[in-house]
Amino acid sequence: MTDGTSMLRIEGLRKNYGAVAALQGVDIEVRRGEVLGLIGPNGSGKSTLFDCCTGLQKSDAGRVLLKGIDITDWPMNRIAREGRFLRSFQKTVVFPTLDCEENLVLAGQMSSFPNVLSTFWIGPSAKRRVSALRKRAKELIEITGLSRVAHLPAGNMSGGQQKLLQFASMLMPEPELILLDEPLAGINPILIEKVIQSIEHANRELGVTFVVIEHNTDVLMNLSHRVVVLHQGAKLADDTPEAVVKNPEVIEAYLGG
Ligand SMILES: Nc1ncnc2c1ncn2[C@@H]1O[C@H](COP(=O)(O)OP(=O)(O)OP(=O)(O)O)[C@@H](O)[C@H]1O
Repeated sequence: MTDGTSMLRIEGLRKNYGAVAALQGVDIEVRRGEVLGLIGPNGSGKSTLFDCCTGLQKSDAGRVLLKGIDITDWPMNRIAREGRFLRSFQKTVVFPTLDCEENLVLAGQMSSFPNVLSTFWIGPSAKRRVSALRKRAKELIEITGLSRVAHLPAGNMSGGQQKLLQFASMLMPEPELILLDEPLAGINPILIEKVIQSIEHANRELGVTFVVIEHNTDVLMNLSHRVVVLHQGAKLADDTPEAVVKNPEVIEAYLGG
C-alpha cells in the first residue's frame, strides 16, 4: 500500500499530433506503492501519456517528475536504467528461441551490465552477477506460475504465457515503477487470474508501484487502489474505484456503453 510519497508527478502535460490534441494539459500524481488504474475511451490519450512519461515521445509542454527529479527531457534508456522506471507495450516481445530462465537472465543482463560488451566478460564478479540473476529468474518463474512451461522455447508458449514471461522480464532489473499497457488484452480467463496475481505480488511483496491501462474495467477496478479517467486528452476523474464507477460523467463518456 502507498506511503503517500510521490513516485511520479505529471504536470500540465500536452502533446499534439498535427491537429490532434492527444493530451491537453494533464496533471496526475502517482504515489509510491499504489496501483493506479488508467482508463478512458479509445483515442483518449492513455498510451500517449505513457509515451511522454517514458521518453518515447517528446511532450509539447508540461513536466514529468520521478521521485521529485525532473525527467521530462531524459532519453528512454536513462529513465529505465537510472530511474528504475519501465513500461510495457501492447505488443508482447520475448526471445522466441530461448526458454523462460534464459529470457529472464538475458533481460537482467541487459539492464545490470554497464554495456553490451561487458555481458561477454566472464570474470568472477560477472559470474556472481549471473548466478544472482539465475536465482531471481527461478523465483519469478515460480511467482508468475510459469514453472510447467519454463523448459519450452518462449516462441512455443501461448500468447498469455508470453505476456507473463514479458512481465517477469520487466521485474528482473528490480524496477520501482512500471507502466503496463493492456496487460490482459487477448488472454484467456485462467491466465488473466495469473497476471492479476503476479501484479498484486509484485506490488505487495516487491514494492513495485504500477500504473495500468486496461479495458477490462471489472478487473481493473478490483486491482487498482485509485483510478484516473482520461477523455479527449483531459482528465475527467481521479478517485477511488468505487466512486469512479458511480461518476455520471465517467458513465456517460466511457462505462455506459
Ligand atoms: N504517432 C501518432 N501520430 C499521430 N497521431 C497519433 C499518434 N499516436 C496517437 N495518435 C492520436 O492521438 C490520440 C490519442 O491516442 P492514444 O493512442 O494515446 O489513445 P489511447 O487512449 O491509448 O487509445 P486506445 O485505448 O485505443 O489504445 C488519438 O487520436 C490517436 O489517433
